[in-house]
Amino acid sequence: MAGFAIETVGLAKGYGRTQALQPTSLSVPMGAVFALVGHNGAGKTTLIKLLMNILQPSAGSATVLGENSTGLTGEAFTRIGYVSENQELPEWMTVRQYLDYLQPFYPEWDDADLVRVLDLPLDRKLKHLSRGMLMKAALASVLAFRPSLIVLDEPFSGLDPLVRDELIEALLEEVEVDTAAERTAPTTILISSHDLAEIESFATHVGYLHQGKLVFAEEMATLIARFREVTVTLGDGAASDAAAPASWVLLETAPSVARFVHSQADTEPVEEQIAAVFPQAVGVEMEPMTLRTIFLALARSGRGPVDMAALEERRNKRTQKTDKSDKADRSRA
Ligand SMILES: Nc1ncnc2c1ncn2[C@@H]1O[C@H](COP(=O)(O)OP(=O)(O)OP(=O)(O)O)[C@@H](O)[C@H]1O
Repeated sequence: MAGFAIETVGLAKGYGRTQALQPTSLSVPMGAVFALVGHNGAGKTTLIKLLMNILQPSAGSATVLGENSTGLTGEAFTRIGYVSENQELPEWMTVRQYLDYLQPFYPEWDDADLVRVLDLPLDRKLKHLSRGMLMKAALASVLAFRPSLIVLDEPFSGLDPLVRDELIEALLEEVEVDTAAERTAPTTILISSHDLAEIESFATHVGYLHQGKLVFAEEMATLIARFREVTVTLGDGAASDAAAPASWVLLETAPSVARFVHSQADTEPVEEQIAAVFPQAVGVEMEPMTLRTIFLALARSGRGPVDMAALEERRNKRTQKTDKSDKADRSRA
């Protein structure tokens, strides 16, 4: 079904002088798995709390499943499953008691498969569960009522890879069941996370928040298609005065090689651009990038914070490579 599960227009939140979320206009399509990423303090939790009517906006508005976020009440939350990292649960209850307590509120409740798939210890009290188990119980408690919208704030932080995979599998099963049953309103997932590798493996859309500003929001496939790491091998001819296109990021040139990140490689004529800027080019290599390396490039190009350790590692690799190719050049000369 066409349409948006979430739409915000100029949605903003300030705390005193801290602008936690700058005016943000965002659309999350129905059926999307939309990942909200960004460093600590970027505004992810603030945005999610505004959408869940836990915080009131300083400006702008949001529509969630067709309702204004500030009007979301109990009835709307039978269609929205929200799990946050620091959620308070009735910890004196066992897992079974907790699920049984929730069931009467939701007509479509069914936890049998989830309890099995997530291997939940039904007789254990919530207060005796490990962090991973608690997260699994919280996830089961929202998946069981088949919500139209699932909102997860940092569900993976501090979990071991095995538990993460189980959580993702349970989530994806929810989306796949929907696709198979061709529900008119498929489940939409909004998830905030720091874990770029994990997010890349299953999100359909990604939104990048940096210091309260939404830098971009787009389909994962488009983002991955438009970024390429380009290496141009340079021959002996004369250099050109042509300026590099604006879509080239982090251009570095050495006598025998030039490197840059192309941010529009799927739509611009890359080879023609290279021929204009580097008429002495004798070879071009274009490598796809991971979500992590794309973010690193954006950070280094001044559009976000810099991950110094990773930067150093890349610099070292580059220096080694350049040294090798310079040596090869010298031995050929
Ligand atoms: N209650 C509050 N009072 C004042 N400032 C706040 C409050 N809550 C959040 N902030 C500030 O708003 C900004 C955004 O915080 P937020 O928790 O939304 O970021 P985040 O992206 O979720 O971070 P993290 O990844 O660390 O959870 C930060 O600068 C934070 O210090």
